[in-house]
Amino acid sequence: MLQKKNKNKNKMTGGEMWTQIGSSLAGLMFIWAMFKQYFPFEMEGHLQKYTQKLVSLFYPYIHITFHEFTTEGFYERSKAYMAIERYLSTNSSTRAKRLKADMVRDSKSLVLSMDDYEEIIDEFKGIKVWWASSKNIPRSQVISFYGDEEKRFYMLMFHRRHREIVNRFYLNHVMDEGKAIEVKTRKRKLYTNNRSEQWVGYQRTMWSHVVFEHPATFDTLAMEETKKKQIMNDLITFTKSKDYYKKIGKAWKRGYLLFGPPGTGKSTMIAAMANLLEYDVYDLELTAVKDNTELRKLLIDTSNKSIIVIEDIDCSLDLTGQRKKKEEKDGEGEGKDPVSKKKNEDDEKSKDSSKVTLSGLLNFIDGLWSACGGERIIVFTTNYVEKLDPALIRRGRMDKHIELSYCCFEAFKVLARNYLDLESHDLFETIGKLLEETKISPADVAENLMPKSNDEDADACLANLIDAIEKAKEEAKAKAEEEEKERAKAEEEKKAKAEKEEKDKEKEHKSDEAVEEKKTAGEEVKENGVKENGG
Ligand SMILES: Nc1ncnc2c1ncn2[C@@H]1O[C@H](COP(=O)(O)OP(=O)(O)OP(=O)(O)O)[C@@H](O)[C@H]1O
Ligand SMILES: [Mg+2]
Repeated sequence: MLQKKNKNKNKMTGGEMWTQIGSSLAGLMFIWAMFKQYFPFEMEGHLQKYTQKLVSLFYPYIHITFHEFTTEGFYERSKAYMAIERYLSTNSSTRAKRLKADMVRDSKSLVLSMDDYEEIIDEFKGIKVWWASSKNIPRSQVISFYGDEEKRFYMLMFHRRHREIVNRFYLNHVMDEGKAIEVKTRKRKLYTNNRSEQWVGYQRTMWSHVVFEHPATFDTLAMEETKKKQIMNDLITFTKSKDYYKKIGKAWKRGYLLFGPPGTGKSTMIAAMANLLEYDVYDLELTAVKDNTELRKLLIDTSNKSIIVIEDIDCSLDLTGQRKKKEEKDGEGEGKDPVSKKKNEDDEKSKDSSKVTLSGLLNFIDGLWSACGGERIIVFTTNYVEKLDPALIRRGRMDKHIELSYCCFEAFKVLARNYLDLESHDLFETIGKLLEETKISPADVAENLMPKSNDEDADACLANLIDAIEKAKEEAKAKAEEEEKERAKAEEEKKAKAEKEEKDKEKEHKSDEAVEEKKTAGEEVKENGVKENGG
């Protein structure tokens, strides 16, 4: 617990007195830091050396400094500094009197943090520590390439008898809390894989990203309530099971297979999952991955607390190429919308360059490398679950199989609430009955529920929906009849063919018999002739 420094000097115990002295000395040190820039350099060197020697004689406090920028390598903000900043900002914003507000990159809102030369006391497991923010002001007037040359730092001060607790527990606590706050307040990202490595600033990356702003949530997702609750519980249990996964010796990841016809909410569910867990999303385009090595690199480049998505797994992998060719020959997939068709064509073009194999993908999901990092969810989506290799979707790889199906009455009610703010209506019963008899996707239902002009009220939208379901019912009926006809025709053709074959066989058999008979008769005549001649 943090609190602003208490300046009550009455009734001091020995410990408190030391605390007070320590705090005052710390204050002096900061004042020193502020003013030393005005001393000539040589004089400062001497002064500092002697004062530090003197102070360390009877000064029981330890200082740790956390600089804003790391000195080694690249000009990058230190992760520790940022974690402390978040930790102190959240804990101090209600207590510290002087705060500064900043728009930090990738953050959802303004970040408030302690202003320079501000001091705060934190308590942890019954011990007190002091945090202070400060900065070194440069003496030279050289204009830096990086702009602001003031070097900010946080200083942590604590009594040396607490060294153990601070080193072993407190610092980890600050880092974990700080990172957790960052995850909560940051803007989440939607990544996609590049065809080749790219450099962003000084960093090599195989993923490029945009801010993830999909509004879908489990509240707006249309599906049976019990199923929805079960999935949400599964996800939340997963996020809280770090120790459990460790105990059972399993990598902390979970695979979900979402399958079902187009427009039933597979992609929407992924967005809802990401929003529920506040995870980033990595949308992996397998056809753009050169080979298994690159696939592994991509995996290593993903962060924790993320969902890795491979959409339409049945048509995005080279190893299903054979199946795909067969599928095309069969004329399947022609019903797919133009967008998917275009995607298929693109996939076809890029297939030559992608050498990802089934075993590569299996290792990606469940191999040794998949255990690096943790808290990852892998989601596959497909319209044709039966086409997937059983090894790919076995439990352990795809732990939970979720079927998203056509719109049921319960799902419709969610959509009616979302789109029309309706909890009930006279037409609901009719719609319920129609939905029992007809297969219509939630996407189609949603489209009909959306008002197309200002004049369209809920009644009109529901009437539109009824028309659409009836139309779909008619179409399905006509299609079924057509299919039945085709089936009957095919059956008849098969039968006719079989009969013809039977007849042909019979004919052949008869002609064979005739030949045989002729042959036998000929031989008999010959034999008789010989006998007659010989006799
Ligand atoms: N279960 C659902 N709940 C809420 N909205 C849905 C649902 N299913 C579909 N929709 C609506 O329909 C649109 C298409 O849904 P979505 O993209 O999630 O389907 P999909 O199952 O991923 O389809 P595909 O197999 O073609 O990729 C979404 O924008 C969403 O508005
Ligand atoms: Mg989809």
